[in-house]
Amino acid sequence: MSFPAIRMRRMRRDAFSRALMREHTLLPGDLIMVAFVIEGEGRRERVPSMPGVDRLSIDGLLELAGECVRLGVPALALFPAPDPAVKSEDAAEAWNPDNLMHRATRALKAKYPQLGLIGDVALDPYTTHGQDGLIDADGYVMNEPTVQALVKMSLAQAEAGMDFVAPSDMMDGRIGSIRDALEAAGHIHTRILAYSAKYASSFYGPFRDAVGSAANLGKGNKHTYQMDVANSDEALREVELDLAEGADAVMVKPGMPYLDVLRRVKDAFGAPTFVYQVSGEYAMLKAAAQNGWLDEKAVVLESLTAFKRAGADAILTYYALDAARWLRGE
Ligand SMILES: NCc1[nH]cc(CCC(=O)O)c1CC(=O)O
Ligand SMILES: [Mg+2]
Repeated sequence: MSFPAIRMRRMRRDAFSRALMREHTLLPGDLIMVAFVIEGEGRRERVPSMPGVDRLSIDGLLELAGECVRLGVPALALFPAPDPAVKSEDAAEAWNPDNLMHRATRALKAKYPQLGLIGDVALDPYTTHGQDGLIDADGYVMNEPTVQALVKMSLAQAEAGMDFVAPSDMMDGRIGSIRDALEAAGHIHTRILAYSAKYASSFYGPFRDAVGSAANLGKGNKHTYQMDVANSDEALREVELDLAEGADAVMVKPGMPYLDVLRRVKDAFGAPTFVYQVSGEYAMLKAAAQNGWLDEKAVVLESLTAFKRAGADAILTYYALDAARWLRGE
């Protein structure tokens, strides 16, 4: 018998057979756009560490939402960069029915009811210390008092019309408490996207600039609640708990350095599994592209396809609109 008997390159030779054997296809419908909202009218502020990503006032946000709808991007994840004057020790602005987030939600839902809205549930944009929860005298983030605050915040978002509440705080037991409260208030359709395996990552730096929590947090860190980057068995336990408590979808975050965790979570539970290509990942890709060191379109589509291959059902990414345009040949 001649060697080699099996030629793996045969199927790769032509575009038609490469297409036929392709296991995963990235679509605009897999993507979730991420946006930062600010007060005002006609305001657009650059985020220096995230070129191409601007903080938008509600009118600009509506334009961005229109692009999502036009391009077939099914959902938008919203993060507020509130006026520093509304920040406090108890983060009460988070559940003010007329806060920036809720006004944005009502405006978006009135104009684009078909666009899914995902609201971040964590206290960091609203606390004077920049932590995701309420702190005691030693600066420790207290679990149950924080969960109570997150419940109020989730109810307020559901009331404003948010489709998904997405707790990104990593307190224990918050999914169950939020689910109970939503059911009791009659919000039986409000979905919960749990940031279940959220790591204490240094890839969030540009995001903290964008929402304006970096200065408040100072030298602080989130190691007492976000996961140790060295672990993945722990991620499975976190996901198992969140699903048992009533999460509709779970998330792994960050993305590209955690593809192993994503695959384990998808294999273990088969639940809707989302992944977040975070601000630091965006900044790396953008910086290399701006220097002419990487081909932006090629590496972005490759990174997003890798998430699907690793088991992601949906991908939160600051590149969602660009990627959708590229996928559609625009
Ligand atoms: N609750 C905070 C929150 N929600 C989403 C991100 C990071 C997103 C990104 O880096 O793109 C963070 C940052 C943090 O935990 O400090
Ligand atoms: Mg947990």
